[in-house]
Amino acid sequence: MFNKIWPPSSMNFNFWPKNPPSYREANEEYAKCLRGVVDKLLMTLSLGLGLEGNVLKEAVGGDGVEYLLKINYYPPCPRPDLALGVVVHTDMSAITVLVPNEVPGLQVFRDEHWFDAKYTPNALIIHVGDQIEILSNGKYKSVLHRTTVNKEKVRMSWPVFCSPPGDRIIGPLPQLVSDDNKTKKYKDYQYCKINKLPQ
Ligand SMILES: O=C(O)CCC(=O)C(=O)O
Ligand SMILES: [Fe+2]
Repeated sequence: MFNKIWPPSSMNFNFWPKNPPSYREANEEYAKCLRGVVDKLLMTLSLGLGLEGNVLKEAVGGDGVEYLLKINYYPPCPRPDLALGVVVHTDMSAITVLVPNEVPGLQVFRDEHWFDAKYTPNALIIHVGDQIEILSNGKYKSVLHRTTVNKEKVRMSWPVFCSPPGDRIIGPLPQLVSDDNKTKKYKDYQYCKINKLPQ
């Protein structure tokens, strides 16, 4: 059992600034649309494992899936060759849905190389996160990524991390494994990841 470090008890997730009003409205609308997108993604990923379409959604908590919006702001950097915006990592979520502005910067690692994620107007960037890698028993890999910074331009991105509720126990789907497996509450996984402890 781990001490609870996240979220801090002072943090109220129900707080949402009143101003600017259009920002709140846009986010509420976006959140509604996002649910449909995430449901479809989870269904497609389930089918890709040869399972019923609802399996992954149920495994990550059904309608209890939590959506956390983060706003990244990367100011111009005089020495982009010496700095990163976000260090190399995988997302601990199940799935991340990200909208960037038009300034490139996201890079993904594959076959021993870093690739620039091309900016495509109106496209969503989807990351498979750690929880889908675990549930799929490694059939889907959580994507290793990082961001670079730009000498002249501000880069921004709006990732939404879609994660199981903290008390949800996550392990390889029983349909995919024959023996007893390592399972863990999502909040304990978060604790280990944030504190760089072995899982
Ligand atoms: O800014 C980006 O494109 C990616 C940000 C990111 O990886 C993160 O916030 O976890
Ligand atoms: Fe990330």
